[in-house]
Amino acid sequence: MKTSNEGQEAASQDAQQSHKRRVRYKGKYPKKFEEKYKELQPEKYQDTIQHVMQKGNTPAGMHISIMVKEILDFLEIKPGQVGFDATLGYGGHTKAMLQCLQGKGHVYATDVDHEEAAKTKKRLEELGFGEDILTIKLQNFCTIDEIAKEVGGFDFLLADLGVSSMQIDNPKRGFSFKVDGPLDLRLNQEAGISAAERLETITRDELAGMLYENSDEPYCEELAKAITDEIRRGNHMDTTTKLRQVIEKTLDFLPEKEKKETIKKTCQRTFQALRIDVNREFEVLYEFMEKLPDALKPGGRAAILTFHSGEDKLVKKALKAGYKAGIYSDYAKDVIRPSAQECAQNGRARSTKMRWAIKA
Ligand SMILES: C[S@@+](CC[C@H](N)C(=O)[O-])C[C@H]1O[C@@H](n2cnc3c(N)ncnc32)[C@H](O)[C@@H]1O
Repeated sequence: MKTSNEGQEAASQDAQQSHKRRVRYKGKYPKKFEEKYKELQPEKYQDTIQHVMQKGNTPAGMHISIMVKEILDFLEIKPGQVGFDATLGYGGHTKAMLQCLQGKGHVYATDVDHEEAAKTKKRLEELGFGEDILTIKLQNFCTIDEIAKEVGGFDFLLADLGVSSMQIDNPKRGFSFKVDGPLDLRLNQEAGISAAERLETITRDELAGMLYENSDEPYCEELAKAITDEIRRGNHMDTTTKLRQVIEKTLDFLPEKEKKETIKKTCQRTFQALRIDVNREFEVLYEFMEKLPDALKPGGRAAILTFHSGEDKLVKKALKAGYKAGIYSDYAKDVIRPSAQECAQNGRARSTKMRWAIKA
């Protein structure tokens, strides 16, 4: 039997003999997004997920549904009813609505994100929500009229606008200025053009207008000039990092104490403006709001969550006009906001505004 010292010496000699060449250091952490986050394998790393959520963050590959209680309280879903979830995403709201049906009735859901919708379909199927009670359609929610016609209208409806956490967190999608990735920003990567392609042909004036109209960007003129100048010089804005760097350079004149925060907010607004543009979000929402009344059955209830002032204004105006015209028997005169507790637990809930209406 070897003593512990002898053991260490032998191990050291073995190491010297076998360690002729240093193996290239691959890095302590996995490099790819899929390898990086344990949260992407929820069945394996439940503790990690709980830990991330306790800190008020969203685990990678997941989306924490917002204002679930407020939505369910308003929708008053009863077994046997037919509902529409315009924005399937991770399926959290869909699941909560399905549970209210207690096995009787049906939910139709749309999403344009083929990749995430496939994962959500599988996840919900595994929870017992198969095609007998849930139909997922890979189409834009502005086609609500076609679905409503097919199924005879809806008793309840939810639209939780914008992007999911899975989309924001995935660098391949280009939604976040915090990680390097292609400047894509499409919800449906199988249709339309990416933000990078859009910037290739946009004029300076149009870009300034886009940044102002879609995000109230105070530095829209300066940014539009800087971005279009860079592209003209051959520096194509094809990655999130390149766009962020131009924003940083443009705002370099700001006083040191406000620079960091202003750059962060400007990046958020610029990416948001581009996302709204490439996905035609205002046009699509306008069309949806126009078609909404006819898609609801008499007494049908609709709840809509928005995440920036442009969306909220559009929803508010449409609901108010519908109420005045007698199409809705009632609507939310004031927005409903998530509780302070929910905002503390989920930072992404902070900008949420909920509005609702009941069909006459
Ligand atoms: C905020 S997430 C929804 C999260 C979902 N309520 C949940 O609980 O997991 C928004 C989703 O709507 C989808 N979406 C956005 N605009 C859409 C549109 N016009 N038509 C269909 N889906 C859309 C996005 O791809 C994204 O998956």
